[in-house]
Amino acid sequence: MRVHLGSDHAAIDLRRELAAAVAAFGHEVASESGPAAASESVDYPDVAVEVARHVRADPGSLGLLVCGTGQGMAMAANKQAGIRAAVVMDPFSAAMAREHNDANVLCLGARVVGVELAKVLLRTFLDARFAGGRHARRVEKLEPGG
Ligand SMILES: O=C(CO)[C@H](O)[C@H](O)[C@H](O)COP(=O)(O)O
Repeated sequence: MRVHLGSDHAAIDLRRELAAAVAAFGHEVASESGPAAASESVDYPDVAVEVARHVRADPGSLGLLVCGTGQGMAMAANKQAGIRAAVVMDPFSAAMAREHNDANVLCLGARVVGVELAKVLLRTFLDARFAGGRHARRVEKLEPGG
Protein backbone atom coordinates (compact mmCIF):
# COMPACT_ATOMS: atom_id res chain seq x y z
CA MET A 1 0.00 0.00 0.00
CA ARG A 2 1.34 3.50 -0.92
CA VAL A 3 0.95 5.97 1.95
CA HIS A 4 1.12 9.77 1.68
CA LEU A 5 2.15 11.31 5.01
CA GLY A 6 1.81 14.82 6.34
CA SER A 7 2.08 16.70 9.61
CA ASP A 8 2.20 20.18 10.97
CA HIS A 9 4.86 21.38 13.42
CA ALA A 10 3.03 19.83 16.38
CA ALA A 11 3.53 16.26 15.17
CA ILE A 12 6.88 16.04 13.38
CA ASP A 13 8.33 13.41 15.70
CA LEU A 14 5.22 11.24 15.36
CA ARG A 15 5.30 11.69 11.58
CA ARG A 16 8.87 10.42 11.51
CA GLU A 17 8.04 7.47 13.79
CA LEU A 18 5.06 6.53 11.62
CA ALA A 19 7.02 6.90 8.39
CA ALA A 20 9.37 4.23 9.70
CA ALA A 21 6.41 2.14 10.84
CA VAL A 22 4.82 2.29 7.38
CA ALA A 23 7.95 0.70 5.92
CA ALA A 24 8.28 -1.75 8.80
CA PHE A 25 4.69 -2.89 8.16
CA GLY A 26 5.61 -3.66 4.55
CA HIS A 27 4.07 -0.61 2.93
CA GLU A 28 5.57 2.32 0.99
CA VAL A 29 5.93 5.98 2.01
CA ALA A 30 4.85 7.60 -1.26
CA SER A 31 5.29 11.22 -0.10
CA GLU A 32 5.92 13.18 3.06
CA SER A 33 4.57 16.71 3.56
CA GLY A 34 5.11 19.23 6.33
CA PRO A 35 7.91 21.13 8.07
CA ALA A 36 11.37 19.72 8.68
CA ALA A 37 11.56 21.11 12.21
CA ALA A 38 9.13 21.92 15.01
CA SER A 39 10.41 25.49 14.91
CA GLU A 40 8.75 25.91 11.51
CA SER A 41 5.16 26.63 12.60
CA VAL A 42 2.79 25.86 9.71
CA ASP A 43 -0.94 25.89 9.10
CA TYR A 44 -2.41 22.40 9.10
CA PRO A 45 -4.96 23.11 6.33
CA ASP A 46 -2.11 23.66 3.89
CA VAL A 47 -0.59 20.27 4.70
CA ALA A 48 -3.95 18.51 4.67
CA VAL A 49 -4.79 19.84 1.20
CA GLU A 50 -1.37 18.80 -0.12
CA VAL A 51 -1.73 15.25 1.16
CA ALA A 52 -5.34 15.04 -0.03
CA ARG A 53 -4.22 16.00 -3.53
CA HIS A 54 -1.49 13.32 -3.42
CA VAL A 55 -4.02 10.67 -2.38
CA ARG A 56 -6.54 11.70 -5.03
CA ALA A 57 -3.85 11.63 -7.74
CA ASP A 58 -2.67 8.18 -6.63
CA PRO A 59 -5.64 5.78 -6.85
CA GLY A 60 -5.57 3.10 -4.20
CA SER A 61 -3.20 5.01 -1.95
CA LEU A 62 -3.95 6.13 1.59
CA GLY A 63 -3.14 9.31 3.52
CA LEU A 64 -1.83 9.72 7.05
CA LEU A 65 -2.18 13.17 8.63
CA VAL A 66 -0.91 13.98 12.11
CA CYS A 67 -1.15 17.21 14.07
CA GLY A 68 -1.82 18.10 17.69
CA THR A 69 -5.23 16.42 17.89
CA GLY A 70 -5.83 15.24 14.32
CA GLN A 71 -9.07 17.21 14.25
CA GLY A 72 -7.88 20.14 12.19
CA MET A 73 -6.27 17.90 9.62
CA ALA A 74 -9.51 15.92 9.28
CA MET A 75 -11.63 19.05 8.96
CA ALA A 76 -9.40 20.34 6.18
CA ALA A 77 -8.95 17.03 4.36
CA ASN A 78 -12.67 16.27 4.34
CA LYS A 79 -13.30 19.48 2.42
CA GLN A 80 -11.47 17.88 -0.51
CA ALA A 81 -13.57 15.87 -2.99
CA GLY A 82 -13.05 12.14 -2.79
CA ILE A 83 -11.37 12.31 0.60
CA ARG A 84 -12.77 10.51 3.63
CA ALA A 85 -10.60 11.36 6.61
CA ALA A 86 -11.14 9.82 10.04
CA VAL A 87 -9.72 10.80 13.41
CA VAL A 88 -9.28 7.69 15.54
CA MET A 89 -8.00 6.91 19.02
CA ASP A 90 -8.83 3.20 19.29
CA PRO A 91 -8.21 0.15 17.09
CA PHE A 92 -11.91 -0.67 16.60
CA SER A 93 -12.57 2.78 15.13
CA ALA A 94 -9.46 2.47 12.96
CA ALA A 95 -10.77 -0.78 11.49
CA MET A 96 -14.36 0.44 11.09
CA ALA A 97 -13.26 3.66 9.39
CA ARG A 98 -11.84 1.50 6.60
CA GLU A 99 -14.36 -1.36 6.62
CA HIS A 100 -17.57 0.69 6.85
CA ASN A 101 -16.63 4.23 5.81
CA ASP A 102 -13.98 3.47 3.18
CA ALA A 103 -11.77 6.07 4.85
CA ASN A 104 -8.72 6.88 2.75
CA VAL A 105 -7.01 9.22 5.21
CA LEU A 106 -6.12 8.41 8.82
CA CYS A 107 -5.78 11.38 11.19
CA LEU A 108 -3.99 11.07 14.52
CA GLY A 109 -3.22 13.53 17.31
CA ALA A 110 0.36 13.62 18.55
CA ARG A 111 -0.82 15.39 21.69
CA VAL A 112 -3.50 12.75 22.25
CA VAL A 113 -2.10 9.29 21.51
CA GLY A 114 1.34 7.90 22.29
CA VAL A 115 3.66 6.53 19.63
CA GLU A 116 3.00 2.86 20.35
CA LEU A 117 -0.79 3.27 20.22
CA ALA A 118 -0.38 5.35 17.05
CA LYS A 119 1.52 2.47 15.46
CA VAL A 120 -1.27 0.03 16.41
CA LEU A 121 -3.89 2.38 14.96
CA LEU A 122 -1.86 2.80 11.78
CA ARG A 123 -1.33 -0.94 11.32
CA THR A 124 -5.01 -1.66 11.98
CA PHE A 125 -6.02 0.97 9.45
CA LEU A 126 -3.59 -0.29 6.80
CA ASP A 127 -4.58 -3.93 7.27
CA ALA A 128 -8.35 -3.34 7.08
CA ARG A 129 -10.31 -3.44 3.82
CA PHE A 130 -13.56 -1.75 2.76
CA ALA A 131 -16.49 -4.16 3.14
CA GLY A 132 -18.54 -2.72 0.29
CA GLY A 133 -22.14 -3.91 0.02
CA ARG A 134 -24.61 -1.71 1.89
CA HIS A 135 -21.71 0.50 3.00
CA ALA A 136 -20.90 1.47 -0.60
CA ARG A 137 -24.36 3.02 -1.01
CA ARG A 138 -23.82 5.08 2.14
CA VAL A 139 -20.31 6.18 1.19
CA GLU A 140 -21.55 7.41 -2.19
CA LYS A 141 -23.95 9.72 -0.33
CA LEU A 142 -21.01 11.37 1.44
CA GLU A 143 -19.90 13.08 -1.77
CA PRO A 144 -21.40 16.57 -2.36
CA GLY A 145 -24.60 16.02 -4.29
CA GLY A 146 -24.18 12.28 -3.63
O1 LIG B 1 -4.18 20.19 17.04
C1 LIG B 1 -4.68 20.93 16.29
C2 LIG B 1 -6.14 21.19 16.31
O2 LIG B 1 -6.69 20.68 15.11
C3 LIG B 1 -3.99 21.56 15.14
O3 LIG B 1 -4.00 20.56 14.19
C4 LIG B 1 -2.58 22.05 15.42
O4 LIG B 1 -1.70 20.94 15.53
C5 LIG B 1 -2.51 22.89 16.68
O5 LIG B 1 -3.55 23.85 16.64
C6 LIG B 1 -1.12 23.58 16.72
O6 LIG B 1 -1.10 24.41 17.87
P1 LIG B 1 0.19 25.33 18.11
O7 LIG B 1 -0.12 26.04 19.42
O8 LIG B 1 0.31 26.28 16.93
O9 LIG B 1 1.39 24.42 18.20
